[in-house]
Amino acid sequence: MSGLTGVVACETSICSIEEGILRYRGYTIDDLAYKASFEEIIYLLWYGRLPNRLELIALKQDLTESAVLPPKIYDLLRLYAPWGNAMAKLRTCVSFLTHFDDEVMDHSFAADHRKAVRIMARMAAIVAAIERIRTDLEPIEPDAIKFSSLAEMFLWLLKGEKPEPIAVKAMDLCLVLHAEHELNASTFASRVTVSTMSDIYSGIVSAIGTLKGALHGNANEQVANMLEEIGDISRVEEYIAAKIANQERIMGFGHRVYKNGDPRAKHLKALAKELGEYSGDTRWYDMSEKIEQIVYESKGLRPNVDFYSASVYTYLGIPRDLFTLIFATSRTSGWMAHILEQHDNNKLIRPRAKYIGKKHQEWLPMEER
Ligand SMILES: CC(=O)SCCNC(=O)CCNC(=O)[C@H](O)C(C)(C)COP(=O)(O)OP(=O)(O)OC[C@H]1O[C@@H](n2cnc3c(N)ncnc32)[C@H](O)[C@@H]1OP(=O)(O)O
Ligand SMILES: O=C([O-])CC(=O)C(=O)O
Repeated sequence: MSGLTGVVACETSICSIEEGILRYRGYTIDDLAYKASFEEIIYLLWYGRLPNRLELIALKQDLTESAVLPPKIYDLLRLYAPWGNAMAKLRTCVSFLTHFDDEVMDHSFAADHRKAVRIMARMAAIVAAIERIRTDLEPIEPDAIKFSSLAEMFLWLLKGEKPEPIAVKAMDLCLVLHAEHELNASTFASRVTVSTMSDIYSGIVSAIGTLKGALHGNANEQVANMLEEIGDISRVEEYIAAKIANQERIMGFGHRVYKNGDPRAKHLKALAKELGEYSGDTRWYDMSEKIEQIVYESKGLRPNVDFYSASVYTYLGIPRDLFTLIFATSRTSGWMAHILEQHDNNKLIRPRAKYIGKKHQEWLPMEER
C-alpha cells in the first residue's frame, strides 16, 4: 500500500481521529482549544488524565526550572553559520543534550518522565537561543525570570522582553493545537526508533528530522513563503490558478487523514483574524481567506494545521524559519507521550517489504560487467 495509507500500525490510548474529530485522550480538540493550557495538555498526554491545581503548578515549575541549558549548547550554536538551517540546528542541539543527561539509558518510568520534562523545557529555550545567537544577541537565561507558562517563557526568551498577554494567549493556543496527532510521520519515526530500546533523545531527534520535511511540519514555512510571494490580495487568483495549472502542490492544503477539513484549522484561522485586526494589518489573513476559497472551489481541498499558523506566527513577529521549530517544540509533548507508551509495552517495530526487484541474478566477474 502506497505510503502505508490506512494501515493501522499500533494501538494507542493517547489520541484518536475518528470521523474527522480529533481527541487527545478522549477530549475533543474544540473543547481543549478553548479550555486547556499547554501545560494541562502535556500532563494529560503523559499521565493520561487532567492535572489537579497542585499537579499543574508543580509541572509548570518543573518545566521552567528545567529549561536552563548546559552552557556548551550556546558554544555549539556559536559555531554555526547564522544562515544555516534552523531545524537542523535544533536537531543537532537536541542530540547534543544527550551528553549532559546521566539518565539517558535508564528506561524506567520515573527516569523517562524526568527526561521528558527536561527535553520539553529545553527545546523551547534552544529555539529562542538559536534566534538570539544568530542575530548577535545574548541568550536570556531562563532562571533569571519567573514565567507564568511555557508560552510566555518561549516568547520572552526569544524577544528579550515580557510579551503582551495577547501574544502569550495566542502562543499557548498554538502549542495546544500542535501538541499531538496520532500516528503522523514524525511520531511514527519516534516510535520506530525507541522500539529498538534506543533512548528518548534518539526518538526525538528522529522525529525532528521527519517533521522537517515540506510535506509535514515545514509546510507552515512554505505557506509563509507563498503568502510573501503573492504579496497582495489582487494577485491571489492568478497565482493559485498558475500553481494548479502546473500541477504544483499548494502548501498548507490537503491531509492524509482529514478529507473534509482539519479541525485545528478553524481555530488558527480565528486566531489569525484576531491578531491581524489587533495589529491593524489584515493583509495576510485576507490573502489566506481568499486562497482557501479558491483552492476549495477548484480542487476541493481544505486547509490543514499549517495553513493559518503561518499567518499567526507572522503576526507574532516570529522569523519564518522558526515556524517548524515551534511546531517541533509543541509536538515534543505528543512525541514523548508516544515514546513513553512504546517503552511501556514494547515490541520491536519491524515490518516487511514486498520485493519487486530482479530475481535470481547470476554473479558477473568484474571483466564481464
Ligand atoms: C502537519 C502536517 O503534516 S499537515 C500536512 C502538511 N503538508 C502540506 O500542507 C503539503 C501539501 N499537501 C500535500 O502534499 C498532501 O495533501 C499531503 C502530503 C499532506 C497528504 O497527501 P496524501 O494523503 O498522500 O494525498 P495524495 O498526495 O495522494 O493526494 C491526493 C490527490 O490530491 C492532490 N493534492 C493533495 N494535496 C494537495 C495540495 N496541497 N495541492 C494540490 N493538490 C493536492 C494530489 O495531487 C492528488 O491528486 P491526484 O489524485 O490527481 O494525483
Ligand atoms: O497527521 C498527519 O499526518 C500530519 C498532521 O496533521 C500532524 O502531524 O499534525
